[in-house]
Amino acid sequence: MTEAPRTPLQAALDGIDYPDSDSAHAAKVRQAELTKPAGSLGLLEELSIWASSVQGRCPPHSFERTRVVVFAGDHGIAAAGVSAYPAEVTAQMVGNILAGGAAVSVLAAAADAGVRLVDMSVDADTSQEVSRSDISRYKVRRSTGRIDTEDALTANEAERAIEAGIRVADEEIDAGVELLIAGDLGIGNTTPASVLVSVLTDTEPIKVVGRGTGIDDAGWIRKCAAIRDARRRAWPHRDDLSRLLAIAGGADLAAMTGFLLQAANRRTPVLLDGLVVSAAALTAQLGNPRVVRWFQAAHLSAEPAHDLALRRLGLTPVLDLGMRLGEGTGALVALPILRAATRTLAEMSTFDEAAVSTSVSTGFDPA
Ligand SMILES: Cc1cc2ncn([C@H]3O[C@H](COP(=O)(O)O)[C@@H](O)[C@H]3O)c2cc1C
Ligand SMILES: O=C(O)c1cccnc1
Repeated sequence: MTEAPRTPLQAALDGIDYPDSDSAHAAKVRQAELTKPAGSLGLLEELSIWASSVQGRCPPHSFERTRVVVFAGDHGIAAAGVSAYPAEVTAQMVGNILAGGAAVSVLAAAADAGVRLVDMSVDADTSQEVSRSDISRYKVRRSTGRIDTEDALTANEAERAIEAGIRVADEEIDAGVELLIAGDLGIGNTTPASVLVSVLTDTEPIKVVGRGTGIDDAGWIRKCAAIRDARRRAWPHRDDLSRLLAIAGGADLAAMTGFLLQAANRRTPVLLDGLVVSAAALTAQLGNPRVVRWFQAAHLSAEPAHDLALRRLGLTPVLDLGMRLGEGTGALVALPILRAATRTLAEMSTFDEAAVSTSVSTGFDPA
């Protein structure tokens, strides 16, 4: 009997390996030889070691070719009054990103990173938007099911969304990208993201509920109820990545999960953004725990579920700026710090090269 062909998701899950430990070791050795007191570059030293391991080379490149892929999607749960903004804002913000006026546009320009927008489930026809690439190519449907009472996606839609994320990662990596950032855009998306975190960290709903775009107390109570109900529907499927994304995620979260898994499968590092992307990272971790070794957490979002997600992922965020926006913005602010880490490791002189004396390891003699 011939076996069924592996799906792209299965191939990604099976293919994920660890980053290169020899390069990590070489980076540690080189850090000790550079003209500075041992350990004095703090977290930059750890970031440089991670960069070496994921690039498989020491010294590492400085991630000049970085791309943000913003996965946009509407969410049926927005109708439950869980956001401070109306659902039309998603499509309006798509236009704003394409016009270069969004926070992600400005921060990407400042950090010299490219931006790509992918419409997975925006509740409007984005194929009409003026854009250099066809942002609607991977669209799975308009909006999603209301996750408190129905599934976000059918099984087939979830599979197509995951595979879209895998293909987007392939396209970016084939074009020569060195570092990927995933961003999110979609009114209501902190609700499914919080449900995924609640299920995958086994945390009671009330502890994951945040203010998102800035909901008031009445909205917060509605959001609690929505998360509680969606969590109850998702809980029996907590070991099944695709089912979870179909029941309580959405097309954008499913695409992000495929994107993150395929990046790791193709040995391409990812700088994680806030809650929404980290919820996809947790879902990816469910599929293969090794995937996390290819991720670096950029920042800690003000959303309470983000801290829970990062703890479960075992990642320490570089920044804590009280940001709560998504779009990949937190990752873009951390990018120059990651580059600072790689450049100090690559370009500083060693004690030998600069003829600087190394530390005095034996006792100080005042005589
Ligand atoms: C103008 C505007 C721009 C945004 N850019 C990202 N988000 C972020 O906020 C939304 C999620 O929060 P919630 O779950 O409370 O709706 C998503 O659109 C997310 O991408 C924005 C939100 C707004 C209003
Ligand atoms: O942390 C995030 O990703 C986030 C927080 C609030 C709104 N949108 C996204």
